[in-house]
Amino acid sequence: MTWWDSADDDEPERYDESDVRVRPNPKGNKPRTKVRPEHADAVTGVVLGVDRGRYTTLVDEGLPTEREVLAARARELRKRAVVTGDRVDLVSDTTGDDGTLARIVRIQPRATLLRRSADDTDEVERIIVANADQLLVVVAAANPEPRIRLVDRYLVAAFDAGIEPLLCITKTDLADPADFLANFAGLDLPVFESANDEMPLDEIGRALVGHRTVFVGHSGVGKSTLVNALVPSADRATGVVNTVTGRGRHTSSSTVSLRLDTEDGTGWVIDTPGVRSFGLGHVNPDNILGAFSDLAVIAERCPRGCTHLPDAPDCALNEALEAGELGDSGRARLDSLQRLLTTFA
Ligand SMILES: Nc1nc2c(ncn2[C@@H]2O[C@H](COP(=O)(O)OP(=O)(O)OP(=O)(O)O)[C@@H](O)[C@H]2O)c(=O)[nH]1
Ligand SMILES: [Zn+2]
Repeated sequence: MTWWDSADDDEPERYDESDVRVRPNPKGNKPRTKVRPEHADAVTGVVLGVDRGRYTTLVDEGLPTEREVLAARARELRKRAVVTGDRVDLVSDTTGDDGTLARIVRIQPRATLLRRSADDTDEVERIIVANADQLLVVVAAANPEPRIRLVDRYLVAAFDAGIEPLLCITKTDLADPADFLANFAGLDLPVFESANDEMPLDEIGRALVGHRTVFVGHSGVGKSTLVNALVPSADRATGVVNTVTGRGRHTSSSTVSLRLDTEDGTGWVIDTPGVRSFGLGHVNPDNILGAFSDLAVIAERCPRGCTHLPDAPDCALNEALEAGELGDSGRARLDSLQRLLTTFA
């Protein structure tokens, strides 16, 4: 299934990475890295953003020699997607001086990747962000109304990619989020509540330090407002369309990395304005179960190929629940797991 089809987006998809395509790799997610010893003098940079075939990379992060280096993709990488968050090897002019252009000759192995993949029959897979380790899902308590299934889909994408999800519920000045949040009580999901004049910026900031966190959320939930408050230099387009010019909204639609500086250290906010969904076409159920480590241990006793759904015969999880072995939160946790397992089934 493709989950953006079933999501009730009323706007066309907006992407800046339309040229980002890779061939499906039958060996799994990790693309092979071609060893080219002739580029032994290459320097490593992290891709901060992509704009029309030009990659802004950061070299020597945190060092006195830190610099942004603009680069293009070497011909031999033409078929390989280079995306925000990629660690790449750069050659030729890597000074970062005005008017210079470096060449990306290698993509280093990725720790994680978020894909906007299509369904199983689709040959095209779009990678959106590489090497993120957290996904902050932004959802509004009202206006727009929060939807459980939508958050579930983000959670599944995160768990499948091995990325820790976080949840920020905005606009709590408009509605009490308690009922909505109760649906996620069975998860180890850090939750931040944010209201117009009470944004928990310190608390969120602490959770972001030392991490690369992708921000996702559907239009209007207040994601840009949050990003701007966290990273005042970000200048992400927010709010209401200027009725005269039609501008003032969606002025930037490409994925960008923003450095968050706090007293406790730095972190990276990766904002994905045009990306409101991730493909669930290739989700591995074991990755979802693995995010529930307490339940995964019990599920080792399940029959081979067990779906762990409520009607699964001899499922050790359902049996443990009935025997009262899952503790007070067991019902909610198993419900959450089963709900997520049906999200992409
Ligand atoms: N009442 C209330 N309004 C908020 C809050 N946060 C953001 N808003 C408003 O919600 C509207 C949408 O906020 P944005 O930050 O532009 O939302 P977005 O998620 O970035 O949306 P797109 O730009 O469409 O991707 C703006 O008018 C904000 O002022 C909040 O906590 N409470
Ligand atoms: Zn089972």
